[in-house]
Amino acid sequence: MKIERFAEGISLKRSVEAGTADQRKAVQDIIYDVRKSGNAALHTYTERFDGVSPGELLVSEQEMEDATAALTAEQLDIIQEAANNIRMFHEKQIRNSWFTTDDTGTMLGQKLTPLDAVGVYVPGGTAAYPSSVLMNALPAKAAGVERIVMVSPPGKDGKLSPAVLAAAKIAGVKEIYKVGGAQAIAALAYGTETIKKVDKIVGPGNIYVALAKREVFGDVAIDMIAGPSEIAILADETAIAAEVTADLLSQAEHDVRACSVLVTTSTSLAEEVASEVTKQVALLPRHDIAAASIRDYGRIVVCGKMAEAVEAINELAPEHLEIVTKDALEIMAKIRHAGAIFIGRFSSEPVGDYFAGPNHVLPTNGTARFSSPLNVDDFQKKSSIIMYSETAFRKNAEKIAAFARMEGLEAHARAIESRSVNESGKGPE
Ligand SMILES: NC(=O)c1ccc[n+]([C@@H]2O[C@H](COP(=O)([O-])OP(=O)(O)OC[C@H]3O[C@@H](n4cnc5c(N)ncnc54)[C@H](O)[C@@H]3O)[C@@H](O)[C@H]2O)c1
Ligand SMILES: N[C@H](CO)Cc1c[nH]c[nH+]1
Repeated sequence: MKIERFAEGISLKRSVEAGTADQRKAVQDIIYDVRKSGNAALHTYTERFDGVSPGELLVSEQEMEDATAALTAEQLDIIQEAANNIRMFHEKQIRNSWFTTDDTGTMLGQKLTPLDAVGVYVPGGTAAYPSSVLMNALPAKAAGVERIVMVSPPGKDGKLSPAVLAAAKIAGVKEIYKVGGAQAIAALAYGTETIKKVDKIVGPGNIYVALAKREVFGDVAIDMIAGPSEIAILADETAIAAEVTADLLSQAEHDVRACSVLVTTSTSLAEEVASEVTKQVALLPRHDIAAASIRDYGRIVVCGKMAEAVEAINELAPEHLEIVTKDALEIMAKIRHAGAIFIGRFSSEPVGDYFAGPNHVLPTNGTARFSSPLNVDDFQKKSSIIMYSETAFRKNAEKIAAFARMEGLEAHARAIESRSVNESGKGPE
């Protein structure tokens, strides 16, 4: 990994652009085909990209049972314990409808309603993600969503991984289809003969999934663009190079387009991490992916002062940020843009990927500037409630009608005055 010095004007912005023109075109074509040909297109693209024919798209009850039976009791317990932590964290986020009244008897408020149908994307191209099943489905359950539809690409055996299906069972997801990529997003957005369309699509995925979500946005809601994973580590001389390196590689192994960045005030840490990366990456089973990610998107940036390091992180707006420094809490207070912030040596990023409870579906590619982690609010919508009392109405009718006339909207004014005329004789002229 190359070591750079922080300097005025250095750009730390993520260098992976939001898809190439070719990728965007490929995704548009896939979506068009699925809208036109439904299930047939899902089969064609699954054969092309996943190299397998899934047969029935819907996962059967037998497949669910076989999946649970394929895991050890210990594995099932781990998924269950993670699910408990994730459920607890998200249940704290549940909001209720609220109403307020004043002394005229007017009532105002917000009525919260869970979405009727939500599609959750669980990635599955190069790895299986039972943790993403829990992270997507449990907040939807907490919000009260009735229909949760899960999609994920089948493996080479034409099936979903047992751990993914076991996690779905633990999370209470029953409608699951073996289809992934842009074709799955199109099916969720527009429906096919087998898959009924949903109202919102959530969940992470690779660049094709992220581009497809962006493409269908407007016809359905989406949560955010949660694309290839990212980690930034803000460290000083107190950090241990081997640990920092391992954490950088934990995200690099996700995807050749994943991004790992060390921002440090310590030149010696930077040098140690640079040589440690070379050693550790060679020993990883997913060496090819991690090495390509580090080569193309890995960076080590040395800053003269902690204030510069904080500035660099805020510019990067990373999906994950680890702070491994003295006075880490004080530094955390200065961070404005990051999807999830892991504080201290024992908050290694995978603690959050699997177990702690906060959601691992997080904004990437700088979108942490304006997006939040997936949460219960993503699965509820609000209706405003307005119940004006007669007293409040009569007190304000003239002002409301006058406001309408400022906009030149006479019918609005007359709607108000149609009530006033009966009681007070102040109707339209
Ligand atoms: N941000 C988050 O919260 C988060 C969480 C977990 C995983 N991730 C990311 O999810 C991604 C998982 O990626 P993955 O590839 O393993 O699984 P995936 O399920 O996202 O993508 C696999 C699908 O991509 C499609 N595809 C592959 N090559 C294609 C091509 N040339 N043209 C069109 N479509 C193509 C195929 O349909 C395939 O089924 C990684 O980028 C990982 O970093 C992000
Ligand atoms: N790091 C991913 C979010 O970018 C989430 C994940 C799932 N499994 C392992 N990691």
